Amino acid sequence: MSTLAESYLVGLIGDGVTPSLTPPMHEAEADAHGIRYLYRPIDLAAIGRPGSDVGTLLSSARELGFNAFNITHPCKQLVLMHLDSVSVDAERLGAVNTVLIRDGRFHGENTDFSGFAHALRTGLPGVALDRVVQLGAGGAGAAVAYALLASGVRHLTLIDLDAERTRERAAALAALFPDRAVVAASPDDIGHELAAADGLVHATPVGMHQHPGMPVDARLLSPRHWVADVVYRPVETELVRAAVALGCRVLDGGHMAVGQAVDAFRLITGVEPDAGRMRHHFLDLLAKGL
Ligand SMILES: NC(=O)C1=CN([C@@H]2O[C@H](COP(=O)(O)OP(=O)(O)OC[C@H]3O[C@@H](n4cnc5c(N)ncnc54)[C@H](O)[C@@H]3O)[C@@H](O)[C@H]2O)C=CC1
Ligand SMILES: O=C1C[C@@](O)(C(=O)O)C[C@@H](O)[C@@H]1O
Repeated sequence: MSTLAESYLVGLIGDGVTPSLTPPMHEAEADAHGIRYLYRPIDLAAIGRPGSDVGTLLSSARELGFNAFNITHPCKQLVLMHLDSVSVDAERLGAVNTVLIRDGRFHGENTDFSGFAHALRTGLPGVALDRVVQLGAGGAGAAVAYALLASGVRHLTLIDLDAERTRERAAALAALFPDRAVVAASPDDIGHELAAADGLVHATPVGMHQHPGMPVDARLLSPRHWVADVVYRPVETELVRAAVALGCRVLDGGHMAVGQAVDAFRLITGVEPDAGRMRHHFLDLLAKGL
C-alpha cells in the first residue's frame, strides 16, 4: 500500500488529452528516480464533462488522494476561481496549468510560461531580445508572450488573424510590463516588423500535422533572426526546417512541451528532474508516432 507521502497520484484535466505525452514524460522521469508515480489523463471529451466542471473534479480528486494536476484547454482560466492560492506569475498571466494539492488546499502555478522561458534561456543562450515578433496570440501565445517579456524582451509585436484578440492581449501585457513596448500589428505588417526584429516566435497551429504549411514567407527571414516554434507535432516543422536551412538559431516546439513538464515535475515532487533525459524520452515517444 502507498500513501500520499510515499507516492504520487497525478492527473491531466482537459479536452482531448488522451494522447498527451505529458503523462508518460512524468512517469518515466519518476521511474528513473525510483519514485512511485501514476499520471492519468482525465479527458473531458471522453467522460462527457464540460470545462466548467473542473472545480468539482478537483474536489473529488482531493478526496480520492490525488497530489497534483496539470490543467489544460479549456480549463486554464476556469480553474482560477477554485484555487486557494496562485503564484504571482500565474495570477498576472491569468492562467494556471499546474495545481498542487497540499494539506487539502489547492495552489496554482503556470509552467507553460516558466517552461518556455527556461527553454529560451538554455536553448538559445545569448540571443538578442530587443525586438521580437510573435505570430499567434491564443492560449499558448499568451504564456509565450509573458515569458518573452519576463525574459527581457523590450519591444514585442503581436500578430494574429484575430485583430481584436491581438489588441486585447497586447494591451493586457503592456499593463503588466509598463516599461516595455507591446504592440498589436496586422498580418500584412509582418515583413516590415521582421525587418527590424531580432527574433520570431511562432504560436499558431500552422505547421502541425493537421495544419501543414509555413506561417510566414521564408523570404522574410534572414540568418540574423532567431526563430522559436511552439508546434511540436511534428517537432521539425516547415518553419523550423526553413530557419535551420537559412542558418538561423532555432528552438523547436518540443522545448516548451518538455519545459512545462520539467517545471511541473519539480513542483510536484520537489525532486530535480533531468531535463535532457526528459527531452530524449519525449523525442522517442514522438518518433514512435505517439
Ligand atoms: N509546445 C507546447 O508546449 C505547446 C504547443 N502548443 C501549440 O501551439 C499551437 C497553438 O495553440 P493554442 O494557442 O492553444 O491555440 P489557440 O487556438 O488558443 O490560438 C491560436 C491562435 O493562432 C491564430 N492563428 C491561426 N492561424 C494563424 C495565422 N495563419 N496567422 C496568424 N494567426 C493565426 C488564431 O487566430 C489564434 O488566436 C497549437 O497548435 C500547438 O501546436 C500548444 C500548447 C502547448
Ligand atoms: O497545455 C499544456 C499541454 C498539456 O496539456 C499536454 O497535453 O502536454 C500539458 C499541460 O501541462 C500544458 O499546460
